[in-house]
Amino acid sequence: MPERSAVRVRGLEKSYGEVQAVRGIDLDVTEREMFGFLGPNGAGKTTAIKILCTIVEPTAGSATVAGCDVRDQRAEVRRRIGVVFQEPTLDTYLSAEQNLRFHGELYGMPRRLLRERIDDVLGMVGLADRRHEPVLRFSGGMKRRLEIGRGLLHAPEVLFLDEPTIGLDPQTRASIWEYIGRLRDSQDITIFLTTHYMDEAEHCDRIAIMNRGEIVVTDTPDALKSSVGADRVQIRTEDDDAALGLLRERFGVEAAVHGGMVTFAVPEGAEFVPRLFAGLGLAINTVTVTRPSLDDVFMAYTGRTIADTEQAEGPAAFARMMARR
Ligand SMILES: Nc1ncnc2c1ncn2[C@@H]1O[C@H](COP(=O)(O)OP(=O)(O)OP(=O)(O)O)[C@@H](O)[C@H]1O
Repeated sequence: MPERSAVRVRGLEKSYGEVQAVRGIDLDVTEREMFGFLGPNGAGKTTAIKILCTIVEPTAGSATVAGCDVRDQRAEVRRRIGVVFQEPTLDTYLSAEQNLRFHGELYGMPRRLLRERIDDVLGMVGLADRRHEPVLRFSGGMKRRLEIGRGLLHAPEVLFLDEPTIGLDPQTRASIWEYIGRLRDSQDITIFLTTHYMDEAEHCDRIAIMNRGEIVVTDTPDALKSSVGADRVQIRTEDDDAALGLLRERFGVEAAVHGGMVTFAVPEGAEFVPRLFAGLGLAINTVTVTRPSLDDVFMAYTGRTIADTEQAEGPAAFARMMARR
């Protein structure tokens, strides 16, 4: 059966007066995919997501979510999506369960189904034993988990998560990602998220890199990293001088000694290593393979790192990038 688009976007634009927040983006997200927008603050990620969630009207272009048009079928879109925004929206004086019940009633969920779903969802986000406690006693991570659970309550087809771990400490961020991972394994759901954390983008099946309202490139994290060039391989052998000659002769690879290690670049380092062991004809004592990071990818496509862009540091970053490559 052909895969259906969970999200389909064509020529989408949004301006706020003079500010062009989204400048004509195209996008297809397939069902059950975990898709991410990666980009610095102000890139237009939240605006694009808000259009898909029918909260903001686009200035131009079209989009469908779960097969429904975001302009003409707003109620249908809303029934089919779950949303977790950056700003917390829980009622902290209510208990976890009351927050969920309130949300379910807003969605007009039948009572018995709602009771079942509340139990499911609290179990899913690991808060079953805290269900009667007021949310104001929860940690930041627990609140976020509850918000994610609330987004899942009405069994949406597409779950939007806008910066799901913003403001959380590294340990809590890791635990939130564990929940998101479990969720995508256990539920029939498409997850569409935004992040400006490189390591979080790595969890996605595919990412679109956004910069200044545009999508600069879309692909899997691995393909994007491969597209910026070669992996760096470093080996230490019983005879490094001989290794340089053998690498050239047997593999056509130009290597040099850096920091006491024979260093060279090849497109697929991890796949090259077994061939190297089999064919070099010298004992290899240690080997390390370093892949390009998503930060390298962002830099390659925009000329700056995400951090540089956020600090509007300008040409200095570009010069650094050129020096590092
Ligand atoms: N309601 C609004 N009114 C005017 N300008 C806005 C509004 N919302 C967003 N913008 C502007 O649109 C641009 C894109 O903002 P947006 O929030 O979509 O970016 P973002 O990539 O999601 O960043 P962040 O992660 O900080 O939310 C920014 O220049 C922002 O100032």
